[in-house]
Amino acid sequence: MKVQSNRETEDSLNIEYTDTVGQPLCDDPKISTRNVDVFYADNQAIHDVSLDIGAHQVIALIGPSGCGKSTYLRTLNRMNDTIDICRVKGQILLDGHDIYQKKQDPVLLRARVGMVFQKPNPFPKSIYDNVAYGPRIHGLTRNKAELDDLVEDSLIKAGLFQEVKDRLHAPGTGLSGGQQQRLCIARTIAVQPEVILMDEPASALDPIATAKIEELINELKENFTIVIVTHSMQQAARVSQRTAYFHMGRLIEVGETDQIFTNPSHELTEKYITGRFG
Ligand SMILES: Nc1ncnc2c1ncn2[C@@H]1O[C@H](COP(=O)(O)OP(=O)(O)OP(=O)(O)O)[C@@H](O)[C@H]1O
Repeated sequence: MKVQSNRETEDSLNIEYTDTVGQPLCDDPKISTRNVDVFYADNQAIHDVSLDIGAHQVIALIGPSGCGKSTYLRTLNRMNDTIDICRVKGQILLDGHDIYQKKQDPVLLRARVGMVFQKPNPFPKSIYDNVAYGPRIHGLTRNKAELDDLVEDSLIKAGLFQEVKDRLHAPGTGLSGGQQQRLCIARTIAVQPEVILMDEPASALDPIATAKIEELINELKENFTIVIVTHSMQQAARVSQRTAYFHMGRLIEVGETDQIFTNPSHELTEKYITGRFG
């Protein structure tokens, strides 16, 4: 498939933007996006992005504030559908199937492609009910014993079970910020997604809670494909295998994380990672 070319001058830095450099495509894509444009009314926030998300990998999306990382992330499970003025063009395939086709139910899509947000947002329910919520809605278990097992297993995978096993019926909102975020990850995992989208999942957390989330991301990639938006380059370097650098709505460079941080090919990437803007 053709990856289209764009040519224009990036005014503020006087650097020419050409095609995405690096390796935007991969051999074993879980999600393939091609020529994606996103508009908020007349304002184009994403320009012609073509990128593959490899299966069982963590890919980090980085770039200056407002460059479109969250907007692009939200195209992957149609979260942008909830914004009236937002329009998405181009092709987004999950396991080769177009997620924007009419017959695709967005609720079922979001069970396959789950999302964890910047601020932990547990429901005002018990720890148990937070995790059981999705499986109940989607009818994933046949009885209470199966649901109990699924809740326990999800809390174990989210690295939270030991801390909450004696108070499963206490409110989720009573946990610390880091615990609440792991509860939200458990809630996402409970519906057995294939992909987890994380939009700055640790930005509201202290360094210890952040380290736990990063450890968890490393473990989760065995079973899930993960796309993470982060403002922290250290975090991107610690958790991801691939990194994609966005600038003013365009995908500038994609590559192995080590290469992006030690030997970027594009001048814009280099300027960002050396802290000259952002
Ligand atoms: N709901 C919205 N309505 C209108 N415009 C929006 C909306 N969300 C984002 N935008 C615009 O789209 C562009 C990209 O924003 P986006 O939040 O995707 O960038 P970002 O790289 O994730 O930024 P940040 O790092 O600050 O979170 C910005 O110009 C922003 O103002």
